[in-house]
Amino acid sequence: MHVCLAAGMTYYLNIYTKESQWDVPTEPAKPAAGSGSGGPDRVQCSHLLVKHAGSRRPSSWRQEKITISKEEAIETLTEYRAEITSGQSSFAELASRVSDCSSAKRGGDLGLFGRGAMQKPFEDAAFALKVGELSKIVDTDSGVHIILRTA
Ligand SMILES: N=C(N)NCCC[C@H](NC(=O)[C@@H]1CCC/C1=C\[C@H](COP(=O)(O)O)NC(=O)[C@@H](N)Cc1ccccc1)C(N)=O
Repeated sequence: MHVCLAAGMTYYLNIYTKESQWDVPTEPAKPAAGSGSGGPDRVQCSHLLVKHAGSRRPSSWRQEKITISKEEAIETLTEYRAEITSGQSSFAELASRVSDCSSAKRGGDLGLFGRGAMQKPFEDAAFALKVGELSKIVDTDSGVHIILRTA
């Protein structure tokens, strides 16, 4: 609340709702729920990561030294994505078998995270998903990913 003066009278302005009042406010003003740019504060996602020779850490629990090209990684991930969308494999089952991230042990689950935790391309893709939606292929310094938003 801001205190304002008008012709010697004091009134109070709620800086969020822009409402003014003569009476002293009974509680602090707070932003309206879901205000700001909208969208969730945190999401829960699973991902399937395919690393390649250009990954920032070309190694994983699956393979000591990863040498495939980025193009090959994209081709492989495209096939994996089709396996999931066709219903041939479940996301968690496939990620647990083939993802180059340690989250493979949890079916790719990364848990809940807010903005600022993940690399920007990953974050932007994850926060644009609806619950239950599968992303297109997302490119980060870690490799190429598909992301499933679970909550
Ligand atoms: N929950 C968090 N905040 N954990 C820290 C995330 C750090 C973040 N990671 C990424 O952005 C990418 C996208 C998802 C996974 C990931 C990368 C790597 C694999 O790539 P590499 O680092 O070898 O290049 N996996 C991880 O980090 C794992 N700890 C994720 C994880 C695993 C198990 C449980 C929870 C989270 C970053 N800012 O680098």
